[in-house]
Amino acid sequence: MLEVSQTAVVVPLLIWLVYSLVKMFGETRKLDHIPTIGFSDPILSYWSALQFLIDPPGFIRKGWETIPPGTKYVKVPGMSRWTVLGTVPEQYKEVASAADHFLSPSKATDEFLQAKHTMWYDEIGDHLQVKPIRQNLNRSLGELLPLVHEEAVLAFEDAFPLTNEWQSHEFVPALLKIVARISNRALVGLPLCRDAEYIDANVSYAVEVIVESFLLYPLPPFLRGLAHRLFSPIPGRLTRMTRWIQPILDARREDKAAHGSNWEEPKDMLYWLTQVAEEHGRADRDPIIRLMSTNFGSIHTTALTFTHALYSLLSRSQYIEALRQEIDQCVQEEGWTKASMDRMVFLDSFIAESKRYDILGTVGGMRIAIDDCILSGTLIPKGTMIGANLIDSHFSTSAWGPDAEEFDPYRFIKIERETGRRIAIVTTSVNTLTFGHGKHACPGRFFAAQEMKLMMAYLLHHYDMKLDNKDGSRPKNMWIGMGCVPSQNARVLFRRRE
Ligand code: HEM
Repeated sequence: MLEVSQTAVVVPLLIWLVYSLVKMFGETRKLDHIPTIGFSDPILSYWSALQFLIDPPGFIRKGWETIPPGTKYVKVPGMSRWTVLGTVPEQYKEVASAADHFLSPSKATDEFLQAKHTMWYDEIGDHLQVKPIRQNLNRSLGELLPLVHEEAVLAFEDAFPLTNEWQSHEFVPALLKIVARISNRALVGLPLCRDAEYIDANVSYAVEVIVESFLLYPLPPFLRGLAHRLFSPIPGRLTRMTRWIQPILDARREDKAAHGSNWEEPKDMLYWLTQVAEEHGRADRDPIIRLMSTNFGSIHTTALTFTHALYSLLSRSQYIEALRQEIDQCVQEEGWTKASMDRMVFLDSFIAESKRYDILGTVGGMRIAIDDCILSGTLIPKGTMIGANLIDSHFSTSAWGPDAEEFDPYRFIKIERETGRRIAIVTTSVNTLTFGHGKHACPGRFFAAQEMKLMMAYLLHHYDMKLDNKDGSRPKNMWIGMGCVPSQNARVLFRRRE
């Protein structure tokens, strides 16, 4: 007889197997007309899905060589569904510009992150938080920069104290806290952005979302809500967040009532989210969960993108001197200001190249078809997951030239000099998809880019750094599913700049 603990593993596995098989058989029939990368048969497709899981870039690169000429879309296998991808980067234009009621990004996020359960998507799936990011946060970048810089000074000094001797630090865990703290200077302001428990809670919430989505995803939809209610730490996380945020909202209301028209409006995301909630007649829970979702969307994305760039720089240390010259000159002439950051064009080109070269995953810009629709003459049936192949986009020789597989930090400076076309960290196109592309391209990318430039400039201006390994080579990336993250436990050596 099965023990209780065995039952706890075997029963969900059986449910998952039956559910996935039924789903795969149904989907396979509907997508029969779309050529496959790997095996098309629903059972054998699991073998291909496994190969995709073991070596995502290898599977995609090899598969792309087998595509019949003239094909517009192909499907790639997953463990519980197919994903349809355009065969050339340009194909993504029609996906990115499709109306949400045909191809929905929210539905895709909901499926990937189980956002209905983990991020209250029934309440905030309308994405009302995009407006204050575009209209308030992005327009305040100049004013916010000195505050964010002030926070960066303190956060870096706490994490990597300036010493004359080399000190080794595990980089990613320290960086996550730094990014959370300096981002929150703009999201909630002082003093909460310096509360270590609040910072840890935001970093942990993001991990909880990812872990829970992995666990819920394989379950049939009717079991997900139950599993979430029984086991999830996320409702408790919201209760704790409310204890931090509610007193701020209450104090602001009292302050406003006391000072009337002389009241100075706060300049942070929390305040702008509160205004959105008031406009739409929503209770205080609304800005609190939108703030949690903004933190989720900002911290790990920025930290991972920045870590890729730093590892790429430290393993190619020949570029440090040129970057420092640019940074030192800009800081000397303009101080730590937005104008100074904007003048750092080599730094911009370096991070933009790392963003192109060090991809965060094989596929991106995902949408789910809400109804049957036709793209370039191909029927995309209702319920299909569709997106872009980032490898094809970011390493396209027709877009980037014969050296597309090389890391060239001067790439975007050369392109501008030769063609007049400026491609910056924030530029999106079908060949630069880290921030997505089209009407749902990341609205926070201007803030993220400024923050990454500030952090890199600050580190290079104040510290000597090198990778803490035998030969100074780049720590190996980790592939988790279709996502690619830089090494999470690599160590970096820091000392005061000589
Ligand atoms: C390097 C850091 C970041 C990366 C790599 C990143 C990446 C992305 C990507 C790939 C998307 C989806 C685009 C699509 O589906 O077409 C997205 C959407 C979004 N991001 Fe970011 N992001 C970053 C930072 C931020 C920050 C700092 C914020 C907030 C301040 C933010 C807020 C959002 C929001 C609200 C959306 C949804 C947009 C919509 O639905 O229209 N992101 N981001």
